Amino acid sequence: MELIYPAGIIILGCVALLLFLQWKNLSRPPCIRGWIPWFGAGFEIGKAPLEFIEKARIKYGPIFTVFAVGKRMTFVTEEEGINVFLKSKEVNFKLAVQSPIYHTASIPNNVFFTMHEKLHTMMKGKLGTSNVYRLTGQLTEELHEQLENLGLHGTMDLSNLVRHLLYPVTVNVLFKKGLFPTNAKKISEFRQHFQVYDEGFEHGSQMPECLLRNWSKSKTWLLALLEKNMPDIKACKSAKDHSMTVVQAMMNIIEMEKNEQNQPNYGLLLLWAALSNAVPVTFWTIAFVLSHPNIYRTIMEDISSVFGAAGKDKIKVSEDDLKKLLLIKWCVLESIRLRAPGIIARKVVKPVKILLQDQTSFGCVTSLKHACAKNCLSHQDHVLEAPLNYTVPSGDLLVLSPFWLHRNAKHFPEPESFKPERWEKADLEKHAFLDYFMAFGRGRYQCPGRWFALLEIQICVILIFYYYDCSLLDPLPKHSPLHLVGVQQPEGQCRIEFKRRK
Ligand code: HEM
Repeated sequence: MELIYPAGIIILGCVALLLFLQWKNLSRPPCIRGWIPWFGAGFEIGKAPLEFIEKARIKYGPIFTVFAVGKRMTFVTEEEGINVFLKSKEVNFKLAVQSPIYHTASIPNNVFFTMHEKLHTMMKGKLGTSNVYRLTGQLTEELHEQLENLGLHGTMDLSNLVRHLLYPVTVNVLFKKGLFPTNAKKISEFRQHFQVYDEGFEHGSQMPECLLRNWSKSKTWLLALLEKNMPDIKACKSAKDHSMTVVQAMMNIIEMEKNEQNQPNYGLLLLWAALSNAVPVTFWTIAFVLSHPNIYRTIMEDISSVFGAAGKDKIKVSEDDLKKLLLIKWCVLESIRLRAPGIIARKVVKPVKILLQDQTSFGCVTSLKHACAKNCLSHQDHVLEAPLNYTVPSGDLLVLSPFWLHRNAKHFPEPESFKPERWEKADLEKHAFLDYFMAFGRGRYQCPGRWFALLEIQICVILIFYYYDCSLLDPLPKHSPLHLVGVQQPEGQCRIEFKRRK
């Protein structure tokens, strides 16, 4: 009898503990964890990450957790979760990006945390809407220089054509005029190393460098190049008004904080941020326009009405001209919408509750309907039977996919179609995008380079179409399914033929 009594208490205690753990787990979003310890769903997600996310949403509902390579990522896909992502004080941008930044640019955590606010504020100011248009003249000049090298007639892979133009233009405008090499061998070396670094960035942000030999070599090469050129970058201020480029201002701040040894690392980070998205977006804009002959025709009419007969003169593009060429801006934004980054992330620092109201629908809004657990055959929505009240634990990464959000027909009707006219509803005069457009992130830490990117891409597209009669020699490629970080890359090549207009 004396033995049975304490044993009963222990059993009751265990049951209570089990019930508590089960209750705790019930309030957590469903979790996909695979069967390999630590690696979790790493293999499944690695094969085609974008598709994996959408299939999981259809199967598990609007909030779900994926456990992979030792990390828990909780995806939010509907308003309630998105609001928490954008507004909650319990989710943190810096804690989410600090580890990828350490892996890709070797910036120590303490340096990153001291420098981040100051550098972000400086960039927001220098590249914000009231200052960025000062760069219009220089961007046009630099693009002219690169276009002159193209000759009268040619055929090229469109991605390579865009790289040929934007690598030197971006480096010379953001870092220092004349910094980009002009010698063919050095250009080819730079392009090769930057491409390896860019293509491996996603893996590099998560895996130990020793497992990525080629990527590590290219990273070291780029860091050495930036280190060698640092005195030159810092010395040269604009002869005209002693103004500093963004990178010069950045290096000044880093020096004031006595972190000079990390200047090349920040140079590398900015180089990647400035090129990795702008190059594919320019590719997609040109490719989408050329595969929509009506849009191409209207754009050419607009260009002629602003600058006169296309191809005749060396033109200067002004802020006023850009306002008149609204369709080109819409095409750039529509291309960004369709090829938006796979994910953006925040770290949960205190558990956050997400309440999904009943009757919230989640459905097969995409071409992945075959993945639906309820075997639905149409694009009808499913309806949740009861309200869902989830708690996302601290330590999780809260993840939002701009790519899939932009494919939700509730927010973007006919989401898969290239429809630049949908941007008519955006108040671009007031620098506002469409609701639920998240390609640049949103909130306090959205992309500080977004106005520069839009300006550079618009001018690039205007000048290419003004000087050259263009056509695609290959069908519009699909986007690669492999990218979660940054905008989507084309799969395979797509050649363009260009003839100088007379
Ligand atoms: C179409 C082109 C671009 C796209 C789609 C894009 C997108 C993004 C996104 C999604 C983020 C993260 C925002 C978040 O998590 O909320 C970001 C951050 C950032 N972007 Fe961009 N970006 C583009 C071009 C540029 C350019 C041209 C520059 C530089 C001139 C730039 C500099 C940065 C920097 C420095 C950050 C990090 C901000 C921070 O740490 O506070 N981006 N960008």
